[in-house]
Amino acid sequence: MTSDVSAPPMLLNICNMSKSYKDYGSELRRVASWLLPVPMKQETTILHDINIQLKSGEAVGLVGENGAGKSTLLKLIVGTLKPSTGSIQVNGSISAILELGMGFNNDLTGRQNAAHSAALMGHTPDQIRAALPDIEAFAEIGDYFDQPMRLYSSGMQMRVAFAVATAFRPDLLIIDEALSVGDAYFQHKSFNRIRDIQAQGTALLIVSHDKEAILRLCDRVVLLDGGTVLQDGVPSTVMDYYNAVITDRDSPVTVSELPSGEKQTSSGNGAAQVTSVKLQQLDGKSAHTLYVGQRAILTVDISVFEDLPELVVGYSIKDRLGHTLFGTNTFHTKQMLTEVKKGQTIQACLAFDVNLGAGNYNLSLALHSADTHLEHNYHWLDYALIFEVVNIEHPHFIGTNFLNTAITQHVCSEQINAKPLDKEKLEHD
Ligand SMILES: Nc1ncnc2c1ncn2[C@@H]1O[C@H](COP(=O)(O)OP(=O)(O)OP(=O)(O)O)[C@@H](O)[C@H]1O
Repeated sequence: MTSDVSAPPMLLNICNMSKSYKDYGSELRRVASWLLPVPMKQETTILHDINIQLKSGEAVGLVGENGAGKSTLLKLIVGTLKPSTGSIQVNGSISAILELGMGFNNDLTGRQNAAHSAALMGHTPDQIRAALPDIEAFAEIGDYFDQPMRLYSSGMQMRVAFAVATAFRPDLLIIDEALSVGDAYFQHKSFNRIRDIQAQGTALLIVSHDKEAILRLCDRVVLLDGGTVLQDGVPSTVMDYYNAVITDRDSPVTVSELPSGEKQTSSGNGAAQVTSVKLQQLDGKSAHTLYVGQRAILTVDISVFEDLPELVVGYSIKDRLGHTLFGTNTFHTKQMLTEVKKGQTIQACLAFDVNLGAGNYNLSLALHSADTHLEHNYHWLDYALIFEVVNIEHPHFIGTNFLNTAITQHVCSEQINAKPLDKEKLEHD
């Protein structure tokens, strides 16, 4: 038997772990249960048989609906809660930004709390003294840093929590819903700091309801649902699955592998279904390659299987990493169909300008009522089409958006004679 001795141990290894809470009905009965055989009223299992591994340097997103068990799982990993069964092994240092205010003493100043938190993480007084100026500078809360924390706004508390948690580079940085707290300036700054720490080799475990942040930061996403791991895999695929399961719970969700290797997620109650989809150029030629700036027509054939008071048709375009670049539907364009009858077929033609950068894209289609698919999802189809965009006639540009740019410039010999810009020349033809 051989074993790979060169393989480093997993940074985080969660094995068959479950967490239950016992309810004794009252605090008195709970305390009494330590000494006497007091029967409990009920036991609720919050997390069931969880198996998750994380390698050094890996960035994993943890997503799921409210109450799925995400925060509980993070508390178990950092050790503030103990598993009921199974094990959690961490082979490295952890720094965590959990619930707002958790671990801070409101009577201590920001500086004192920062020093206290750093000491709890195991840093020496010298290390803490050396780090405090950076923590103060990063938090940017001015004189408040030396005021008691009870005077802080929630955003200020988050700034200090974030500054402390990221002042010393840990092996694993855990962040629970902290990415969208605070003002836009601090969000941007903290996002950049996470990226810096990640680039230095720190692994990330992030809980966030911000899909774009998850897609930008994570190599893998774990979807928790009712305390179990429903999916663990490629971010764009898991996020498509999540999008499908947040709707009507009774509707089936299927995932099939396309010849290109992509995973196509399809969901919905089947009251209406997409039966075919075609992408064409204006001259009617079917196209899987489109040119930057060109007008394209998407034709969607729909069969209706039940009488529907409302039918909305939507589409969205995503890049290969799953970032949504554009999406709209006939609710927003005020073209929602009403009183659609069982047995009818509908053809929807959506024309759009391919104002995208060169690259590969995929298209999702949606049939539902109202403005989103959350209430009545008839059919949602990811990867309904994959297409390529090439640039043959516009100057080279970078990015996924094509902004048709006109530039005029004047070289002025003397600054005082500088002419105003010729607005007419700048206008789009
Ligand atoms: N101390 C406790 N005793 C009993 N049940 C608890 C306790 N703490 C949490 N729960 C329950 O565990 C479940 C999971 O909660 P948790 O906060 O982990 O979910 P979450 O996925 O983080 O949700 P959210 O997105 O709303 O933060 C919830 O149903 C919650 O009510």
